Amino acid sequence: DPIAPIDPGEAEDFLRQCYLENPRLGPVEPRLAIVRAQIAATGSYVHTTEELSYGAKMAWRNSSRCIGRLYWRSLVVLDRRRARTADEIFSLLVHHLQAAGGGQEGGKIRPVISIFAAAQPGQPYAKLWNEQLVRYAGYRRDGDVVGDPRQADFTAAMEGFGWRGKGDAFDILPLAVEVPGEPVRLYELPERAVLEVPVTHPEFGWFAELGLRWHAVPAISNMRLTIGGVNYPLAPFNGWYMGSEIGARNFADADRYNLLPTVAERMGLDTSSESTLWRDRALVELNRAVLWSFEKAGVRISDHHTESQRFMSHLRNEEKAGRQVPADWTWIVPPISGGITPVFHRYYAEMDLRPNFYPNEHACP
Ligand code: HEM
Ligand SMILES: N=C(Nc1cccc(CNC[C@@H]2CCCN2)c1)c1cccs1
Repeated sequence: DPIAPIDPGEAEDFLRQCYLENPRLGPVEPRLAIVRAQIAATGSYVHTTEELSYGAKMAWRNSSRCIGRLYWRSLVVLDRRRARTADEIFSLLVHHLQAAGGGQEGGKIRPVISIFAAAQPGQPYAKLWNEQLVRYAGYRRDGDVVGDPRQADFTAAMEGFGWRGKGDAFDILPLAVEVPGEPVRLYELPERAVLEVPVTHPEFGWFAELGLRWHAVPAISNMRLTIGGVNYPLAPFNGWYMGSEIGARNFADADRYNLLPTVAERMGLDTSSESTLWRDRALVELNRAVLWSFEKAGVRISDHHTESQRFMSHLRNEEKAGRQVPADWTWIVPPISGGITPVFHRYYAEMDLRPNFYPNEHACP
């Protein structure tokens, strides 16, 4: 857990590997001596800018559930370890979304991580209660939910703090920033920082009447980055979406926007029997709509075939580099058309390598 003292063995393993992969950093021994002394004196140590940057890239490379790892070297690392106040943290999160290409003129999305202060052993640390920087509210209204059911509890908590949304299906939730010794602060994201795409269909004119939209930048804010025994509990990271995440999960899951029956109905499909495969036909059209709409809006997105092929290239690259790729088949295989992607037809080494990302211990209320 992030408030345990640093494990010197974990620090040494990381530093040896980091300096081995980056000869330009010079010999590791002198650095190891300094770090051992720092840990002995203070119970922790401070990463150099290069160690922080490369450690974050290694954490992405070690993320066994991630299909998008081919470009792990291109991660843009924003060192935000000096930020202390809730206002500073909020404005840097807004800057993150703009740097990621999520601003209004955006669309060219790039992978960015913002790394805030490390957790000091035994000390409380700043945290964000949101699971992603951009999420839609879920309003419980006598039995039903308007918006994202997955956010219903969080939305109720925000309303408990006095937040009021418009009550629509795509209201963007506030950021809830908690710094030690202070009550949680809620912040509305400025529109300039949140790029959204209206979802329509290349052939079905009626699709626009569903009033669907989705935000451009997926930015995970509830995972802890650990590098060489040092924990960074606030280290939001973004990439671009793989279309199936929106089309086959966020819009399709029965406990999310649950749109398959609606789309099938509007398509005039026979929903009286499973064997008409009406779910599958509606699912494909929903996913075509997402990909087509993002591409039409000039917002970077990738389909599950392309991402699968890229992951196969990543496997080849890592093989050449003499490294095994940790991978979790149940997350790597896309939620639509698994068997017609190459990632389906093989086994993977399941390993828990460090540096890495882990779910934050603090379960947000
Ligand atoms: C650049 C484009 C990227 C794409 C297309 C991509 C794609 C994905 C997808 C589809 C998932 C599964 C998500 C789900 O099913 O809910 C995933 C998981 C994950 N990705 Fe990536 N990713 C990208 C970049 C990144 C970056 C930049 C990082 C971190 C620096 C990252 C770290 C992770 C982690 C830690 C998980 C597992 C999350 C969990 O266990 O809950 N990915 N990725
Ligand atoms: N494309 C992305 N998708 C992604 C990556 C990691 C985690 C998540 C969210 N996973 C949790 C959801 C909610 C239930 C099942 N999946 C999405 C990225 C997000 C951040 C960088 S890439």
